[in-house]
Amino acid sequence: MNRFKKALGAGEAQIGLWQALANAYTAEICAGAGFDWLLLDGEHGPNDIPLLLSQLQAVAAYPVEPVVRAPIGDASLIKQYLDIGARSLLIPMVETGEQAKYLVQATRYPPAGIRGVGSAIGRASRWNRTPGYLHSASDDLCLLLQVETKLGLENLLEIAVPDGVDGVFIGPSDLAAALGHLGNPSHIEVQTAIEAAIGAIIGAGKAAGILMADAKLAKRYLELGATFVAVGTDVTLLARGAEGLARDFNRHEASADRASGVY
Ligand SMILES: O=C(O)C(=O)C[C@H](O)[C@@H](O)CO
Repeated sequence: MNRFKKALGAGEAQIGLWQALANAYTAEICAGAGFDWLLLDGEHGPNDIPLLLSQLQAVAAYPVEPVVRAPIGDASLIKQYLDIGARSLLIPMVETGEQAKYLVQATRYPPAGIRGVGSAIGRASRWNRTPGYLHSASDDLCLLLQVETKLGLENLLEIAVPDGVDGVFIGPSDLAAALGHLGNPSHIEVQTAIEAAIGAIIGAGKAAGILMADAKLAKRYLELGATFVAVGTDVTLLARGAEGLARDFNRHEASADRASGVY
């Protein structure tokens, strides 16, 4: 059973952590930290199918749901992700209801959808050891779509409402860029759009989600009813933690030159 999907369906908040290190060892460290879900980032993290597989295997023993983010909403990629055993997916840059319906179909076997049948040789069915996998696979499937452009906001409801869409994630960084505030997701125009989108998603009976490392804003979104909220990233925890320790021993901060890769 996909407890994460069930919790979202029941309106129960699920706190997550972004994984962009593309590493099974660090994913397992984070899997035992107490989060409800981990986002394995195939869009901005250097993740390929073998790396995603290793992370799925590393976290499988822990009470945490791996949510795999594709780089694009493509049925062939989704087929591969599902066959290696992902059952919760986040798809970026969704802008229309047609895209949303296509993505639902990509996660379903015929006649409901277009997912290719190959689970007999895939981890998803535990190599055909899972009785009736072909007929039960969609029961545990959690499909989360990202809205993060002006067009996506305009079409938010037609993206959220199709059966098979479990939730809509607002991408604050890309939305800020789309609204003319690149690098400034805390801008009032962006925050207003985010809060309105959360309300509309919930009003459509779907789960609202976001990534927000600013704890005050993350708690604000949870108060507004967002239920799948990622509150940090593995990369940031490592980078800022290492820099802080270096500073504690009077070592230079990561200078602009260093940040530009000059060193
Ligand atoms: O637009 C966003 O914000 C997201 O989709 C999350 C980012 O991609 C994540 O990588 C943090 O920057």
